[in-house]
Amino acid sequence: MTSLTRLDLFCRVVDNYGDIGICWRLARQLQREHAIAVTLWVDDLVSFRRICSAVEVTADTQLQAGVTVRHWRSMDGVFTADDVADIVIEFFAVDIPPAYLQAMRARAVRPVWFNLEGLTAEEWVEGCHGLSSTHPQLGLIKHFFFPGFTAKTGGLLLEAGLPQQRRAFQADAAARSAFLAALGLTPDETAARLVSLFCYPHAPVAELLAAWQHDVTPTTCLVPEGVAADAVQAFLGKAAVAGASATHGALTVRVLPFVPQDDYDRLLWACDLNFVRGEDSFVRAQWAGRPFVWHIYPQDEQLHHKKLRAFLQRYADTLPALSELSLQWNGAGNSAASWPALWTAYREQMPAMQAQAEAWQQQMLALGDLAGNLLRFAATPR
Ligand SMILES: Cc1cn([C@H]2C[C@H](O)[C@@H](COP(=O)(O)OP(=O)(O)O[C@H]3O[C@@H](C)[C@H](O)[C@@H](O)[C@H]3O)O2)c(=O)[nH]c1=O
Repeated sequence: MTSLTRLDLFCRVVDNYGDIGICWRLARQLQREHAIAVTLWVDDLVSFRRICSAVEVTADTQLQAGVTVRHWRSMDGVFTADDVADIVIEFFAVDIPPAYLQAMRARAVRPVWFNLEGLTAEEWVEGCHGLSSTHPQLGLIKHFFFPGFTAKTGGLLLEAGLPQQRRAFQADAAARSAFLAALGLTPDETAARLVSLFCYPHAPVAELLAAWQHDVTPTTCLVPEGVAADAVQAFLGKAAVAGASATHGALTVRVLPFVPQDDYDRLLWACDLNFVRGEDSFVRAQWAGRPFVWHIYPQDEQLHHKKLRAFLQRYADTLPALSELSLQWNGAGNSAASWPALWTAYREQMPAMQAQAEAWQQQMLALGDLAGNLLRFAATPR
């Protein structure tokens, strides 16, 4: 598309897997679909390996899926103008090494420099997306790029062909069964209402499991190892390690290993309902075209409750049972309803949830994809 052929992406893992999850997804897509030579600088290879098992945790430099991965060990380092890429992205406002910044300045043609921000449905992002600021000492210009849910934002990460792959998988009962069998599910577990559960430790998981246990319909709940460990262990009556499962009443809980990112997509596609969290799994659930419930990453001063409400306003305006359950799930509700009542109300609206999942996906597709939008922005003369 342009003469912008090299890109450096700087990622710090603050906690969990979302930081590296998003950067890894973006890096692969830029390389695969846009033939950009991407270097991903990441400070935590152990977390990276959890979502990409081929990662060598001791390597300074390695090639993974066509992306050069550099272990970002410190803020020191020696960089020349030739080391600097055409596009430089700092993810979530990380500070990049001072010597790299100096090298950016020394470059004959300055790189296009982005701060890639976190996803929020709040309205203010529309006014901030694409704004720039000038580095006070170095005179370098940095652009603020916001993912989002409207045409005035950068859109969502989405790989080419994903909606088609998703539809083909969901239309292929044999592929679904084979995928689930490979994860250890029995045919009975596969035939039940299938739910994936990915959340932070403070979610009221025990209450939700109890509601499913006493439900009229059999449910199989799939939980990645290490997630909601206390509630899952209490339900299982044994260690919540991958492969463990137990059935009480109408509910079977099965612990899954953490799977590679592409398999996690298939898991979301295979389930009837997905509980997701943070940013990346939240977006993947939207591309799965299935009902989902979001556990938002907690922030100081309950800032996350504001963000949750902003999203629910856009997504669940006509789905009160989803709003109510979501607010309670996130500790933001004031409903007097019990968990069985919240669940029953939700369950009764499942057809409407399913219709909204599809309609929302069409709405999001119209925004283009974040990687393409970012490259177009970078290539626009200004
Ligand atoms: C459960 C599972 C997830 N994953 C991937 C999907 C995602 O890329 C990643 C999980 O990332 P998330 O869904 O974003 O949730 P998360 O909670 O792991 O990540 C984050 O949330 C952000 C908002 C914060 O900024 C981060 O600091 C971080 O906490 O792990 C797998 O690859 N396999 C799995 O089995």
